[in-house]
Amino acid sequence: MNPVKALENHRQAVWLDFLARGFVANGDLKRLIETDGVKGVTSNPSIFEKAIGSSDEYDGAIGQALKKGDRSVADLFEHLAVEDIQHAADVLRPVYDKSHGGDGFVSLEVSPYLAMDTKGTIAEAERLWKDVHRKNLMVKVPATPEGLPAIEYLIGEGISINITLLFSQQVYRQVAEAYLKGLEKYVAKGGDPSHIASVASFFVSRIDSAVDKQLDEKIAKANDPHEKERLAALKGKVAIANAKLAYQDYKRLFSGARWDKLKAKGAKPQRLLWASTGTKNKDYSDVLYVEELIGPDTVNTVPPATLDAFRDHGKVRDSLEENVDDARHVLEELEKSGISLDAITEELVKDGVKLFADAADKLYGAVAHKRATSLGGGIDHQKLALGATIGKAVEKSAEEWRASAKIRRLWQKDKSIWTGDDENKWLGWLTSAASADVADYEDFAQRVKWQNFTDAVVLGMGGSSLGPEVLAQTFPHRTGFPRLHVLDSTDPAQVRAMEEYVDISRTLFIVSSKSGGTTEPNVMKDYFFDRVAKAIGKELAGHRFIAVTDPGSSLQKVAIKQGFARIFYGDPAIGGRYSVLSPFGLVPAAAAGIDVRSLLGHTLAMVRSCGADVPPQENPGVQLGLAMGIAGLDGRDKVTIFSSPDVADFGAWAEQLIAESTGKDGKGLTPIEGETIGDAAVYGNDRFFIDLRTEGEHDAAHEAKLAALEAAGHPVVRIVMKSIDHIGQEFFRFEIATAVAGSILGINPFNQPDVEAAKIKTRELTAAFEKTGSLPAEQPVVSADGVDLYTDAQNAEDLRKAGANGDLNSWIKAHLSRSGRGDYVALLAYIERDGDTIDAMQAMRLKVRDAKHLATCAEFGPRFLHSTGQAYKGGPDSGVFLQVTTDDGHDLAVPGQKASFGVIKAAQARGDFDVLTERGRRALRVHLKGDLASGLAALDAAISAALN
Ligand SMILES: O=C(CO)[C@@H](O)[C@H](O)[C@H](O)[C@H](O)COP(=O)(O)O
Ligand SMILES: O=C[C@H](O)COP(=O)(O)O
Repeated sequence: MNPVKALENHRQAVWLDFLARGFVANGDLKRLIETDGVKGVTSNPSIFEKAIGSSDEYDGAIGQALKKGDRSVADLFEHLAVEDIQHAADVLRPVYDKSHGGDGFVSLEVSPYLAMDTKGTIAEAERLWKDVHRKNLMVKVPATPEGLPAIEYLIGEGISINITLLFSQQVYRQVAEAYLKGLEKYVAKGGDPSHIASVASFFVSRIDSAVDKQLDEKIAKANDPHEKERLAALKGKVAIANAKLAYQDYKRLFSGARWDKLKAKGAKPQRLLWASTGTKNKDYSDVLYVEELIGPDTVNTVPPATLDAFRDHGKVRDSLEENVDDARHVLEELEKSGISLDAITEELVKDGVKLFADAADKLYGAVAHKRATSLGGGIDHQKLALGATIGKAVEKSAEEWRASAKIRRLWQKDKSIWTGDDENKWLGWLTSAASADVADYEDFAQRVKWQNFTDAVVLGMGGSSLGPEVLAQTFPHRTGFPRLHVLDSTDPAQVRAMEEYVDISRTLFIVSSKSGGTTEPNVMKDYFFDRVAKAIGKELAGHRFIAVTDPGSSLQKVAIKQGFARIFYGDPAIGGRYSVLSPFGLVPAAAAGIDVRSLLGHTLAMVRSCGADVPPQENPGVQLGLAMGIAGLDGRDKVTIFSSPDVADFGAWAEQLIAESTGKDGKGLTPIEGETIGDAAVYGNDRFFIDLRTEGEHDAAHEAKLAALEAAGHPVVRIVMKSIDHIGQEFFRFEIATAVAGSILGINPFNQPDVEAAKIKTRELTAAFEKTGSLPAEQPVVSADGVDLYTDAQNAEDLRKAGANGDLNSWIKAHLSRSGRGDYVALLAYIERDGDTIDAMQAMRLKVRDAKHLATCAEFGPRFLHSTGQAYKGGPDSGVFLQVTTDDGHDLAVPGQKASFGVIKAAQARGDFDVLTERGRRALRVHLKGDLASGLAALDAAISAALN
């Protein structure tokens, strides 16, 4: 007789420790049921990893599933697993029916990530039970301390449970107790226990592997030949002895008055199931863990190779209750040898959880890869060319992130990923896209449309303006909707230019401020409210304003008082620079008629790609973040962003995110935005390049230059977006990347201490103005033709030593001569930002870059104060700052206060400069008197002269 089939005569059920789609589909499982009398199937994360991860058997099913709509990697896996389990359960159903529910089960394990989480295990087990929807399912729950209460609870709910990762007799007794208690609860509720089944999966071969290892070490150390022999005699014996004694416990636990009561109600005993029964040591028989554990009312789940071996040469006898005293003796002898089985089994549980988690990581990684392949252009493409050193370090770090579950912990808001400060309170952006109220945005968009506005102007700074600016500049104007603009300046000329550009009586103003207390949006609002009131009447003016702010802010109060048309509330768990996928970005988007549903739909594909269930190796956001962080630590801390014409403004948003998040505590990454691409020779070894473009914008000349940078050994990341409609994917990718880079750098990526410092200084200066009618006097270090130069005593002394004397050229030359390898030169101009001034600044920065091979920044104040300003003051001390201020020929009054726009801007520039110099930064201020264009030309000439 077939030895496998013969086990039936000994009342042992053979289950198969294997599952794969094709194996069930092509009838192999059915054949084993018929020929070998196989009565069940077990699965675990390793089994699914082999089935799904290491074959293309599931690719079609993945494609089919995704055709119905994208889903997360965990969902996708679960969908496949549930289908497989259902198919196997259906094939085994006749066995289940014939044995009246005694056999014919298929097991599906809860995620190993939940092994230490009772609530999570319960929720997942209940979900799987419902989704698989088969009576002959067993949900597998590990015998960890957190698993035990879940087991009791789930049994009490009438769910059949297979308890896995069980190694010790003591834990086995607890497992049986949990089962009994669960049954008692179920019966007490009036449930019929006859349909509940359970097995306790007692692991065998792994015990021998662990014990034998320790025995070998002791044998090697022992001098006495008898001792060597005694120890050697224990090898390959302990696992079986342990299992045999557990069986004795089983007999005791499932007999007697307590059990009889349950039995009378129809309860079935929880059978012991021998798991891990494939032989690991080639010196042992390949059927050892089957032959020695045959006994009534037990199960042995065997891998296919062991099944084949046993069919071929297995010997069947009632072995389980043979020599039980010898088994006790084996364990006593082991104890005497100083090897603790308790310690080993405890370790094996931890190890088992880890091994299954490792397998799940591998499996999820494979599913993530298949999902990405199947979605194709649905997810923007990212290619990292990092060079050998950084590339290897990123690989190593990714593995460390995987092994310590950091991406899952990040999504679980575990602040220990960063500095352990208050990072957990700032992670609302992870879920803001998924939880957006799309219908409300659509309704709002319709209302805006009906009002026939010509323009919509966002009044806000930094996190409240840069996202909307990207949307305004990336998406074309939608017919029927207002044109979207952003005003983020206190420069009088710039404010006036916006006023002149729009039709005040047909413009919607979106006042955006998370805190509600930021100076700029408040004075801009006061200014335009006054103008609108003058144009259409005070009572109606509020109808042209909406506010986006966090609940309870001062802006909320003002908006209510002034009768704003609507207030949208932000999430206080999202910092400004991470807020674009929340009302701060989505309200302006909706107002401009951008399809918010589609924007978020595309975004969510990237959210899923960067999910907690996507291991670092396959997770695009984590990959980018690790690369940025590691390159930064390696001295390549100038993150240089090239954005193609269609997404040209993206860099301005990304630079705030990167600079403000990472630049602090003397550490961080300095984003370099807006530099046109140059030849490899103009760059130092402090660069890290990110190139972003849409698929349709292939530019051969640009690509050739990028390739040259890569060939010269610079790390280059290329991101190709399917189209501008995918911009939300990039917002989210960069957010995750920045959070990850922050972890690598060891900073809190969600605060901005030095921005606050400059804001305080500015407030002090404007308060002084309100009191006295003038800003505190200041003395230039030099007044030359058309310019005044200012700096603090230390900088002045250093600059004089470096050759600065009575004219502009000498000061500029001295100042630039203080910059060296690894430094960056930043032009910080508090002037109107328009095409001409941008060009003038660009010309100057590129001269510096090309001559000195240094990274350069060209920023406009006060805009950059809410962006890169944080890194300039708080980041690495590698900046050389040239502040540019100017006389505001035509100042503009702010209604209701003494300080005009020009005064506020001057106070902001001084506040900024004071903090820079207080921090010991290399800073010089050039104040241009008279005509701005001539002043900029003079500065340009001075820079050229200095560089020659
Ligand atoms: O727990 C059950 C069955 O309930 C099994 O599927 C169990 O996971 C497997 O037997 C083991 O993981 C296999 O272990 P090993 O052969 O890799 O040591
Ligand atoms: O990036 C943030 C800016 O400092 C603006 O802050 P706010 O939105 O609170 O006005």
